[in-house]
Amino acid sequence: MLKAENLRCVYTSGLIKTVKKTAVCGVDLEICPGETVAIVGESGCGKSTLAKMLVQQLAPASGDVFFDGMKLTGMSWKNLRKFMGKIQLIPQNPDNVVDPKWTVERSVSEPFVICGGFSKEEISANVDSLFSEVGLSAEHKTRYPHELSGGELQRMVIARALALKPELLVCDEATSMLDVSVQAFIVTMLKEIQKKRGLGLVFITHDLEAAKAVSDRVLVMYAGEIVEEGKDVFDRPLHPYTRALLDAVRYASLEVVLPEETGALPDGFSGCSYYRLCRERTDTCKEPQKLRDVSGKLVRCWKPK
Ligand SMILES: Nc1ncnc2c1ncn2[C@@H]1O[C@H](COP(=O)(O)OP(=O)(O)OP(=O)(O)O)[C@@H](O)[C@H]1O
Repeated sequence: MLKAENLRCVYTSGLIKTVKKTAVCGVDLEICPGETVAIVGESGCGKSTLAKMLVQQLAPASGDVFFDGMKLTGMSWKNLRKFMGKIQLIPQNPDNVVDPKWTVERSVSEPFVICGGFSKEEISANVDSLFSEVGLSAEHKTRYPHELSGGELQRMVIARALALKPELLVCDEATSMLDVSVQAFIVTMLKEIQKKRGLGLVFITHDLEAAKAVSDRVLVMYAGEIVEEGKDVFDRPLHPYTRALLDAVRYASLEVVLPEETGALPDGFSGCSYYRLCRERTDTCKEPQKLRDVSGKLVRCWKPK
């Protein structure tokens, strides 16, 4: 359904002295209909940047995104609009997608209005149906975003995202701002909606337990690259970074290793992105590492354990 090839994003910041930051580097990805793919990795590794490129909110520096075989990257806005209802982003912060001056009903109606071709009665019936799907009641309709709880607000965002019958939802830390019980409720609700509608789901999270519980496949990102990908990544981690990430959660043991302690990387270093922090590094790790198939999993390490 959704396919990304060799995606790369480079941010440029600074006015006088510009600084370039490669946030995502050479990511290949494929999501099948009805599949849930979790993307995990530490803060700043490029998960949100990847999500934005998948939903066409951000143009990649290079690489392409395809939906049902159609290349979305480089497509004119007029043509792209036809696909935009099919891929929806649920962001971490609902405030980024809701207008504080609009009632909940108006916000959820908006996609139908923009899309056009719906009568007032049809929009009203569709909104009612979406409200019941996400567990909001009629009393929420006339409220404003600030009159909703965090969980209700996120349900409103999900209702809006479901309006135009998407085939893929990209959830970028969609529950991380909520308390634990509400997180569980929203995740369960998303899984039920996914099952009912046959949606593909990209689930970006810091919560490894949630990733394991909901996903069919997990992608581990580090420094803009996918370093490991597979079905049983958490039970049988092969990449040193995946093991460090799991240990950090299990034993709260993420060691703080200062870059100066590990030695600076030589200019133009093109070896393993985890080289500086990896306790198992050897000289071979200074060479570029490709994703390799190791007993059904993909690992970006020449000596996976
Ligand atoms: N607009 C921007 N301009 C410059 N650099 C950016 C910009 N947006 C993100 N970055 C940088 O790109 C890198 C990846 O950021 P991104 O938000 O994708 O990470 P993330 O894995 O989603 O992090 P988190 O889990 O904390 O949300 C970070 O180093 C970040 O500082």
